[in-house]
This record gives sequence, structure tokens and C-alpha cells, in this order.
Amino acid sequence: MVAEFVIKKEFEELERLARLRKPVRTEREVDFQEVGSGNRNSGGKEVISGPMATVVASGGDGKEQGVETSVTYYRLEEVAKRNSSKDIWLVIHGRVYDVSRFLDEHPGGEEVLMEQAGGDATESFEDVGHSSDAREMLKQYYIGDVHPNDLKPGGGSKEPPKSNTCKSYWSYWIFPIVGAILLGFLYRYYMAESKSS
Ligand code: HEM
Repeated sequence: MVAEFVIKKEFEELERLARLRKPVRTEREVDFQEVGSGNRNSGGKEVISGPMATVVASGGDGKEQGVETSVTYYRLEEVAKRNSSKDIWLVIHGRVYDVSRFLDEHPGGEEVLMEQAGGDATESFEDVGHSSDAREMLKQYYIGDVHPNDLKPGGGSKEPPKSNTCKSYWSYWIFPIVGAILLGFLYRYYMAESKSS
């Protein structure tokens, strides 16, 4: 009788636990669900054509962050048309900038911008050696990217060139050091010679 009661109680307890038990999801599963929902373009790949196209791209670094970035692509022919004093677009490092409202504010003057209107101003922009503040300002005028088909092979880098500070640092020090060592040897040789004679 007692045993029957104990077994019944145990069954009841097991049933209660089973009802309480929720499916356990790992963090990875949760992430996957959130990323997978909605109309996400998971591969970040899309066929783009025409003078202007907008695609939804993923982070692209393999780590799904659930962040969608919409990029508008412009053909160079479209950019080239924007070269009037009211409507000026420039390409810098494969990105398209609408600098129409920046003309009057540009510290380097509006003429230099007008000269580059509708074209690739990367070289001129870099030649001037614009400050990091100026590079930050670019974001305000960014409107999209150059269409991948129009990017020059190897020339579509969207980042400013990295300075070769490390290389120049070494060449700056190595010559004086080698020179000093040579001078030391010459001095010792000269002293040894003068002592022996
Ligand atoms: C959206 C694009 C551009 C932005 C946001 C921009 C911004 C600036 C800023 C903030 C300065 C002040 C100095 C500095 O902070 O570096 C400057 C100076 C200057 N910029 Fe630009 N600039 C742009 C495009 C260009 C282009 C395409 C040229 C072409 C040659 C140019 C030529 C100059 C010159 C000559 C100066 C004067 C440099 C000096 O006086 O030392 N800029 N620009």
C-alpha cells in the first residue's frame, strides 16, 4: 500500500517535471532563428544591372550579425553625368559621393571639386594628404558604391592606402646603425695599426 503510494507520487512528480521542462536552445540556435527570419538576402549575392541598383548585402565576413546593409551601386556613366555646378558627384576609393552641398564649405575651394566632377577623384584626394577629419567628413556625402563591373581590377580598394610607416622606420634607423658599426671597426683597426708601428 505504502509502496503503491510512493510509486504514484513519483509518477506524478515525473509528469510535473515533464510539463515544466522547456526545450533547451543553445545560443547558436537562437542566433540562427533570428538571422533566418525576415526577408534576408542570406548569401549577400544578387544579380545587379542597369545604371543604378540597390542590393541588400550581409556583413560578408562569415559572422552572421543580423545586420542588413543596403548598398546602392552606380555605373560610372551615371556618375559622369553629375558634373554641373548644382549637381556634383565624385568617386573616391570606389565609393560615390554627392558633394553638391559641400562645394561652398570645402576648405580647399570649390574649383578643385569642380575639376573632378563626375570622375574618379581618388588620386587628387590622396595627393592633397587630407586629414582624418576630412576622411570622416566623407561619410556625410556618401551615396553608394561604384558598380562592381566598373571597378578597375586592383583599383577598387575602398580603404585609403596604408602608410608604410614600418618600412620607412627601419630604413631610417638601419643605415646610421650600420655606419656607426663600420666606423667603430675602422677606428679599432686604425688604433691597432698605429700601436704596432
Ligand atoms: C568629399 C570629398 C572631400 C572632402 C570631405 C574634403 C575635405 C577637406 C578638408 C576638411 C580640408 C581641410 C584640410 C584637411 O582637414 O585635410 C580640405 C582641404 C583641401 N582639399 Fe579637400 N575634400 C574633399 C575632396 C577634395 C578633392 C577631390 C580635392 C581635389 C584636389 C581636394 C583638395 C583639397 C585641397 C587642395 C585642400 C587644401 C589643402 C591645404 O590647404 O593644405 N579635396 N578638404
